[in-house]
Amino acid sequence: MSSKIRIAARLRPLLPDEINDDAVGVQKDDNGSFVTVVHPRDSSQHFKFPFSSCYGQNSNQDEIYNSDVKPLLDVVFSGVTVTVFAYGVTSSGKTHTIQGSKAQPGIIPRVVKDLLERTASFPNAQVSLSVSYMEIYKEDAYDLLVERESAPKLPIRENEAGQVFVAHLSSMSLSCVSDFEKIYSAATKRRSTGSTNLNRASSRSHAILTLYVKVADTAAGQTITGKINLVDLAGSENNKLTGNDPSRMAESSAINKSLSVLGQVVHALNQGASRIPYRNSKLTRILQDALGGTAVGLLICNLAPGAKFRQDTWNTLNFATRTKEIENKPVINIRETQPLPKPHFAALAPQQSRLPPANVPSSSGQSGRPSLLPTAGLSKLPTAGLSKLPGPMKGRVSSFGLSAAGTFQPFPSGPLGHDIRNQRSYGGVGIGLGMTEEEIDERISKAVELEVTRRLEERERQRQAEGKKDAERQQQAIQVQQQYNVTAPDLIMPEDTSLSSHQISSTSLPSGVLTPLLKRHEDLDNELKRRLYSYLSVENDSNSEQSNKEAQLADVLSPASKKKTGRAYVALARAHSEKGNLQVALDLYRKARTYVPDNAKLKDRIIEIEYAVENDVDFVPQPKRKKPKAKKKGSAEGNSAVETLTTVSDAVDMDDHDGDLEDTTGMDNQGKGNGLRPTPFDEATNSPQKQKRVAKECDPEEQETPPKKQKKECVAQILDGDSDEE
Ligand SMILES: Nc1ncnc2c1ncn2[C@@H]1O[C@H](COP(=O)(O)OP(=O)(O)OP(=O)(O)O)[C@@H](O)[C@H]1O
Repeated sequence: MSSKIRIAARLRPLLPDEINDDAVGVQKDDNGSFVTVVHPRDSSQHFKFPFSSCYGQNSNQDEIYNSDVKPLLDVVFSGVTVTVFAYGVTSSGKTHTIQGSKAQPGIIPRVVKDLLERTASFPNAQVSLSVSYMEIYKEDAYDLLVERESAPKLPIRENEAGQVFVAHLSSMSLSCVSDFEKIYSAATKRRSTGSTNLNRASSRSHAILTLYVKVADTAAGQTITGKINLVDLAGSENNKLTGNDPSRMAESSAINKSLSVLGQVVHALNQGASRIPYRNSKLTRILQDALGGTAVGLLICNLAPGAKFRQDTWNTLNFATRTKEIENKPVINIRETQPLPKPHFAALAPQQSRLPPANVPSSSGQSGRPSLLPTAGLSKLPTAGLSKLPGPMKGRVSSFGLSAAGTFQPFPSGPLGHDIRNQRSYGGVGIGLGMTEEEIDERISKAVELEVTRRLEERERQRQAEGKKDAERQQQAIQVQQQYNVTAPDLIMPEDTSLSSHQISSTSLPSGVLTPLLKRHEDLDNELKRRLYSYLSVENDSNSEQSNKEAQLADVLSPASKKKTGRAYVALARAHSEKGNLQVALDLYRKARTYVPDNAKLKDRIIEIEYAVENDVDFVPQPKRKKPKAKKKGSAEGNSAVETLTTVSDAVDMDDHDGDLEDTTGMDNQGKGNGLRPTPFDEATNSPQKQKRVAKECDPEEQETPPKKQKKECVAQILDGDSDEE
């Protein structure tokens, strides 16, 4: 059975000093509820974002809890992991929703209260509840249940079944609400918060509170373990709005990076990519299971009202729209134990504790603590532990998938599960049924042996494939050197390109785009060549993986190189959008944005194309202006400067003649007038800035220096397609 991530959007009320401009709203019609974002230049037009539930400014904590969260508690008690995320820009109300205040308690205290109440309603089973709480601060995980001073960075590990867990994360058992309140209030104080211009108590970390429910039904001989992760993400931040100081900036950069990886993960999942970049941030690594894994997910999009946050709102809503397409495959965590022989029950009871729990953490502080993710019981349970147990206690452990019809599929999906299934069918009996201890041990060892052999063989296959790839890479290097006349030191091959030489030559770049750039302008710096090459060679590779590489590279480039690289990507993007390859153009614009994140024109362009792609509507790029013809041979030089500038400013969405790249801050900074087709978020095109720039372009004194001009001409030629190739 698959389960899509459910989305709830919540618009917070205005805070004191905020202006009510109705830029963002929540409405309902016959088809359901949706969020509206007013078109910035035409208030009669709205963009609509429908979600399963949308809460307006007057909604309260009760409503969102009762309609969206409470029903998930049944799922937890059935042994499935549930993850609830609060996502949104800083100050949009995430902490208010997840945590709340004394007067308006949020989701966490309500879930605890209800889980505790329910534990009392199982007369025939022992039910226990425990909690763990951690934060991810600047890309490191810390336990919030222990004093800050004695809270080391927690390692993130993966067990043999590929399940990720935070090692050494402590947990505490809960028996009443007041227990929890004490624990939680102390832990919350340990969380990293700080004051910014937008939020007096801004969360500087992602916080994950997990509640584990264990229902041990001894009569039925099974233990069900469910859990719910309640995640208060730190908000994405625009440092210009938050007024962050250097220490806040470092936090902000970690926050923005992990959120960007979250976006890449969602994007990769939607694209059906073969590799999902979970490992690129701790957040996505820890929450891997909630994103395309075996958990049931609810994403609460918190929105801040007003035009001031319009860009962030737009980004959040687009993220949510993409997230709602993600499908998880929930798994029930159930551990079967043989019914205990009645006469020996009392004698056996203490020994039962020797059996490690399937995935409920202990508070003993030992390593190998449970994952935040559901555990496929068998692989988690050490076989050594099993064989030490006395016969009647030897557990049969399995992780059962839920079929579409709601019936159990009694085999784990992992490789070990596969072996066990074979064992079962081979013998015609279930493991443990009518078998001696030795037989069980033997079968388990056999399964483990088979698994080890399988893994060794797989490793060998991977090694061979790697070797083949290396050879192909070298071949590519030679071909590219020959094709583009680039000398070896200029060309640094991306390490992990997996393209074959065939793919290199059949790449979908517009014909002649790259060749003249590399052939004719060898003065282009190496970095630009490398980036362009990198684009060429990994165009078909996972976008998200590539974006992360981009982000890492952008971090180390000089501002000038960033601009250049960004500009080159924009040129390619533009070429693709003109050819109608909107998705490719969008990816390229996004890459460009990695290098010039503050460029408002670029952001707008991305929004426009995203809108066109997602709504399957046409995107018509502004036609390029015609180059004025050179009047006389003799005066060609004088004219070419103007000619180049008009073409480049028309073709390249983000130019830097008048500082577009430095001083843009999203929505508030428009009308830079670079000759583009107006975006939905542009101001009037006749802005003073535009007039100033036109004047500048026409003033020969203001013309650019020859090398700069030369590079721009190069880009212009690329876009005009007047290359030797065509
Ligand atoms: N639904 C709401 N009703 C009343 N006040 C709200 C609501 N949502 C948010 N607020 C208030 O808005 C302010 C910002 O909210 P909150 O701290 O929850 O934002 P956040 O998204 O968690 O921010 P950050 O990412 O910076 O931590 C707080 O003062 C909070 O009390």
